[in-house]
Amino acid sequence: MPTKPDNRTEPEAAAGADAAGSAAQDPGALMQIEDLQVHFGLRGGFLSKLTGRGTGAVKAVDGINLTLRKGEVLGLVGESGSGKTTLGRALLGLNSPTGGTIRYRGEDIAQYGERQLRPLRRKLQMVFQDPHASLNPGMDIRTAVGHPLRIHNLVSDDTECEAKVVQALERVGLTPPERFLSKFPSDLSGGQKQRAVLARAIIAEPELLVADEPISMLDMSVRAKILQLMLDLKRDLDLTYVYVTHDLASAKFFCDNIAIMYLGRIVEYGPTEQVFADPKHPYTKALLAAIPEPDPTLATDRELPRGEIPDAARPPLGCSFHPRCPVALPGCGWEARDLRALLERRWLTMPVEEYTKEKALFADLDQLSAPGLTKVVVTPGRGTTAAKVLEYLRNLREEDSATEPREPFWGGVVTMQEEAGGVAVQFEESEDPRLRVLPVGEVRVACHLYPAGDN
Ligand SMILES: Nc1ncnc2c1ncn2[C@@H]1O[C@H](COP(=O)(O)OP(=O)(O)OP(=O)(O)O)[C@@H](O)[C@H]1O
Repeated sequence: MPTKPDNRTEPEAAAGADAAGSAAQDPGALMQIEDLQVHFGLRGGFLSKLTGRGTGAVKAVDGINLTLRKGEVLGLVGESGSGKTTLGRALLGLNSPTGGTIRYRGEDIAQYGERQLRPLRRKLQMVFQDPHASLNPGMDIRTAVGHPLRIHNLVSDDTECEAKVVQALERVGLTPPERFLSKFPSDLSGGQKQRAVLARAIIAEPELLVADEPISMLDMSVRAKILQLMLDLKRDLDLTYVYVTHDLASAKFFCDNIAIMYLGRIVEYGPTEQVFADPKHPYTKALLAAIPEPDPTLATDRELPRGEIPDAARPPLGCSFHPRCPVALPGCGWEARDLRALLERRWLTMPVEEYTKEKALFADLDQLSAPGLTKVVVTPGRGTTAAKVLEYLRNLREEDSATEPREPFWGGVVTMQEEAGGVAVQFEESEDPRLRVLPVGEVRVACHLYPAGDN
């Protein structure tokens, strides 16, 4: 039977030096996250309800286990839509988890309401991507940077507030600070604005800072300086960072540990150096291969994941990455939707007449569209027979094994035979890969290529 999505660490992994997924209290941990889920309900309109699309839930974060150590810089890396921002926001109580726990200072804050979160907010800060949007254009820097001190009642008067603002501006390199106090955001460059945002983020002496693409909207010339400033602040103020990015190059420079995310799950986790030196998960390999290669002869297209990141409301069966994975195994979660995708990929490259002829063999491709179908009976199109459809599919398999020997789809097809007037296609049963500790090194990977006890 296909199993429900399950991204928990192997129990045997959790028993050891566990950076991702132990329920035990870890004295070096700032936060321990267990089986965290953030699902967004989809209401959908009349039409979407009728078709079954657009209803259900987007599993933006789907069973994450993570331990964030004091003083660590953890990178959350992945393509757009992988759930990085949602996870980062959930850690700060800005997105409400639908399941799981977030243990901070001995308390599970996952289900805290606004009133319970308020006293924690000063300790848990966020830096957003767009410094222009983060600062109120009508508020001078003195007021903007001092704002957290006032809302958390951390100062007794204006003089004390201004002294702290001056100190924070100095720390972030907006010097001499007096020159910036009465300026408005529009008077500052992008880099200066992000420095002001950082001053505001650190002024209330936080412990954790979630920085969501903090440099991506800045000029190239200032990006490295802002990251260096953040590292200096971390060292001086004893901060812990979660760095959300799709930019692997900056993550390599900035992060101690890295969590590669795909469709709401962590597929690989480990010390940045180890992940970069020897990526394990095919998705991590693909991401690293996609970093522009100075020598074009070394770039290989086949390693890049084909297609788009799937819809998080209807994730693929088994390993979510399997439809894009060049080395997927028969048990990775093949299903009827993959047959449809294979046919459509083929037809896209064909002359119209051939495409029309082939498509007419199938009565209704929508019967291949429901998630999780490990057996489907394909109905022949009008005027054709099950025998012809079966012959077509068998030829396709042969053709692919000759021309596309690395196409993993057919490995997941167990049988194709005539049944009930159609062609029954049966797929291999699958399991969700769990995040496993590898025997060598500290990397954890959720991939069937690395079964337990095998490296
Ligand atoms: N408030 C929301 N309501 C419904 N769906 C949401 C909401 N916020 C995020 N999502 C969905 O959750 C999934 C994860 O989104 P998220 O922004 O966390 O990903 P991301 O990896 O940070 O992407 P990006 O780099 O584009 O910000 C996406 O499918 C997104 O459309």
